[in-house]
Amino acid sequence: MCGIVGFVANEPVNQLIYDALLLLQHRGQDAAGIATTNGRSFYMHKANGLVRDVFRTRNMRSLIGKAGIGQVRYPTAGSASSEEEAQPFYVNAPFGIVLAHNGNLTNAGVLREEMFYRDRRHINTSSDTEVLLNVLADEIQHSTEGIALDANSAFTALEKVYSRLQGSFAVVSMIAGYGLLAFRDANGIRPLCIGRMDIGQGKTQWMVSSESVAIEGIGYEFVRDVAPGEAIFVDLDGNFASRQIVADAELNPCIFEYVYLARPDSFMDGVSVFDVRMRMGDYLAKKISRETDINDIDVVMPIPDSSRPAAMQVAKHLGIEYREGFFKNRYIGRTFIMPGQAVRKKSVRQKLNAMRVEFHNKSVLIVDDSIVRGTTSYEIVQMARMAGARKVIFASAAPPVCFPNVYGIDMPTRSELVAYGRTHDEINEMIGSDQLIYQDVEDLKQAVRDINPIMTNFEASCFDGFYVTGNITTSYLDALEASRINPEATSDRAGDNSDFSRSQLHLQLTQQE
Ligand SMILES: O=P(O)(O)OC[C@H]1O[C@H](OP(=O)(O)OP(=O)(O)O)[C@H](O)[C@@H]1O
Ligand SMILES: NC(=O)CC[C@H](N)C(=O)O
Ligand SMILES: [Mg+2]
Repeated sequence: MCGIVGFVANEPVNQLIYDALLLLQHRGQDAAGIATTNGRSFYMHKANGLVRDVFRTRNMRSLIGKAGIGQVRYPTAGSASSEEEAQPFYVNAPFGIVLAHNGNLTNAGVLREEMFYRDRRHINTSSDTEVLLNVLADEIQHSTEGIALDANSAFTALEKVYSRLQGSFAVVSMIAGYGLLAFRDANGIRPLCIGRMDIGQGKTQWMVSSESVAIEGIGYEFVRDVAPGEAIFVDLDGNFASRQIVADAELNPCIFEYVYLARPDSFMDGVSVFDVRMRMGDYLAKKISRETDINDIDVVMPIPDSSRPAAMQVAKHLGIEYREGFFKNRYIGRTFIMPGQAVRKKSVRQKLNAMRVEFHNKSVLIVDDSIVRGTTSYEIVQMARMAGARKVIFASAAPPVCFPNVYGIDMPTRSELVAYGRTHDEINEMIGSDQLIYQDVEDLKQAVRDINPIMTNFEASCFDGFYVTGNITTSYLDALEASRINPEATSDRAGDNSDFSRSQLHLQLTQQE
């Protein structure tokens, strides 16, 4: 996941984009970038780091113009430390386009080669987003040959773009001199929504954002979610157009957004994230009372921040006191989205501290929203014991994470997942708890459906192993894993979901020429 925003306004957008990115910071802590336009030129600044560290006053002053896009990055492709892979990306032809992306292309390898051998375009980084931008540029180039660009020709180009891209993508892009083009993949895996502000005399300022919290936070009005397979185009005068590009698109949103990724005060596809997390707590409480002697639990404790709504509901239903036994250092970010296991492990200890008075001689039921690598849960159980807990029961409001994610969450290797290939008892032993309780997959899905019954299907592959784009083979997962374990040896195959070899593709393309 990453956070993306785009604006077409009647006032300078540099501060608006900055403020929106701050509200989306929880979606990406590695890099941040803003590109603005005054109609003709782009002005861009991007670097590794948090929003407040990347943009100094001098950078903000240089971001001129009344339209622009921004991104906070949590990398899934390429290298976390490479500043070149921070977003937005830029191409100078056709017209000049900047683009930011949330998601992950699962056929980036093949597209990269198509770019080189067929479209004669050079991709300079290992980012799938640079590939995506060049596919878009190539198709806009073809769809506007001999005609001016407008919403129609942009949407026509997108028909081709959708047929070429596989995986997940929520995208904001800005075409120099024309306007904002934003679109969401045909499964709606990653979120994207629209906001507006009416400024009188029939004029409207428009905004698109990964999450509604950024729209509300800067004082715009939430309009609606972008539908799966839909695109919107807002020209530089603020004229809004939209088109359903993929006729048979179907909503399969990433369920992990509700579990952990999104802010609880956001609404996604008509569903309050906070309500879902509370509902997850309702179901988890039922499971806990079936599997545990609740009379032997003294307190229920959340692991700050994301598990609080679920833990509160667990405590309420079980009739057990809710206590905050872990104090959180507010200056440490989210540990799960930090790059590298060593930094994640160290940061859990820096981020959370157990207060002895809350643990001494108590049987504690600790609730977290999810257990992925087990980094947090292992450290937390140790801390609880050192603080004097008599018994530690660990409950996860999400089911075991057993399968890699290929759609924008950086967990591509099976071996890093604590639940992969282990029995329930083995996971309990790894974490060090006295008892471990997981949510059931169906209860998690039902938690979202309870809030909005039209939400029938989900992208829940990390829990159920079903990949909604339907083209994720074992060999793809093996290659992805190998590329992560040994990036140097496999870099030009990373993100390639095809059985094509480089020479086969080259041959096929040269035969077509
Ligand atoms: O099993 P793990 O690999 O440790 O991952 C799971 C943990 O990571 C997340 O917390 P994080 O600190 O990222 O953010 P939060 O403050 O929103 O809970 C999540 O809420 C779990 O606590
Ligand atoms: N998490 C994401 O959405 C990442 C976007 C893109 N794949 C990148 O690596 O920059
Ligand atoms: Mg957490």
